[in-house]
Amino acid sequence: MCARTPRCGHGAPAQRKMIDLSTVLLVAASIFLLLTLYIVLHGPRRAFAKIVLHEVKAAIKVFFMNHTKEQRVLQYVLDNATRGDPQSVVDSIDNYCNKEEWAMNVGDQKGLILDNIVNESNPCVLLELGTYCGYSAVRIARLLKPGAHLYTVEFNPAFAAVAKQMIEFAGVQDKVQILEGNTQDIIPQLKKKYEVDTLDFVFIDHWKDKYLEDTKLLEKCNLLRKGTVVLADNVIVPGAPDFLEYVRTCGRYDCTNYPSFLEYMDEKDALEKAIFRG
Ligand SMILES: C[S@@+](CC[C@H](N)C(=O)[O-])C[C@H]1O[C@@H](n2cnc3c(N)ncnc32)[C@H](O)[C@@H]1O
Ligand SMILES: [Mg+2]
Repeated sequence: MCARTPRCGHGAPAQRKMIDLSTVLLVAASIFLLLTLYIVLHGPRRAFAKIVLHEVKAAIKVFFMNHTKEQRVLQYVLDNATRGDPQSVVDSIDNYCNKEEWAMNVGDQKGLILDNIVNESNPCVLLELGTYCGYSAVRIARLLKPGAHLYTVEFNPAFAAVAKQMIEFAGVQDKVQILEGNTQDIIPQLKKKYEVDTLDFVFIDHWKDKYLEDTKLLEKCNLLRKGTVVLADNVIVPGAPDFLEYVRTCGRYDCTNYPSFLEYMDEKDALEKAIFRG
C-alpha cells in the first residue's frame, strides 16, 4: 500500500513522467544545438558561433543551478577579490571569464587599450552605453582623477543590479552612476536631469545596431564638444559597419582604429576612436 501513496514519495506518476519527458527533450535539444554549433565553429562565422555556444552553455547552467552567469561572475568576485580594490575586481572578472565562462566584458586585452585612451584624454565627464556587470565601469573608474564622473547606461534591470553590487564592492560608487533605462530615453535627459554640459569621453559598447543611432543622438543633443573622445568596442565582432562608415566619412570625426582580440577569445576584433571635431 505504501508504495503507491504520495506520502512515501511515489505519488503523481503522470506528472513525474511529464517532467522526465521535458528534461529528456531539453537535454536532447541542447545536445543537438551544441552539435550544430560545433559544426558551425569551423565555418566563417566562427566567433559568432562561439559566443552563441557559450550562451547556450550558460542557459543550461541557469536551468540546473538557478543562478545566472552574471550572478556567478559577481559571486566569484565577492569570493576572490578585495573589497575596495578595483584592480582586484577587474582581475577577478578576467580570471573567471578566461577560465570558467565567457562574458561580454571589454576584457583584459582591449581593456589595456581602453585604459591608455582614458589616461590620454584625462576626462572629467564620461558616458558609457552598456554597463552589463560593471566590468568596464570599474576599469574606467579606477583611472579617474578626483571629481571626475562616469554615467553608465543599462536597460536590463538584472544586469544593472549585478553592476551596482560590483561597483560598490570595488569602492568606486562615488565616481560611477548607473542610469537604468534605454539609451534612447536617457541620452536626451542628460543635460536637464543629470546636469551634464558636454561629455569628454564616451564608451560605446551596447547593442551594435544602436551605435550609429545613438552617436547621432549625442550630436543632436549637443553633448559632444570639440575634442570629445568617442570610443567604440567590438567594431569587428559582432561589428558595427554603419557606425564605422559614418564616423570615418562624415567629416566630423578624426578616427583611429585599434586592432586587438575579442574578449577572452583568439578572434580578431578592434576598438575605434573617433574624436569629434566640433
Ligand atoms: C557588451 S555589454 C557591455 C559590456 C560592458 N561595457 C563591459 O565591457 O563590461 C552590452 C550591454 O548593453 C546593454 N544594452 C544594449 N542595448 C542597450 C540600450 N539601447 N540601452 C541600454 N542598455 C543597452 C545590454 O543589456 C548589455 O548589458
Ligand atoms: Mg564590448
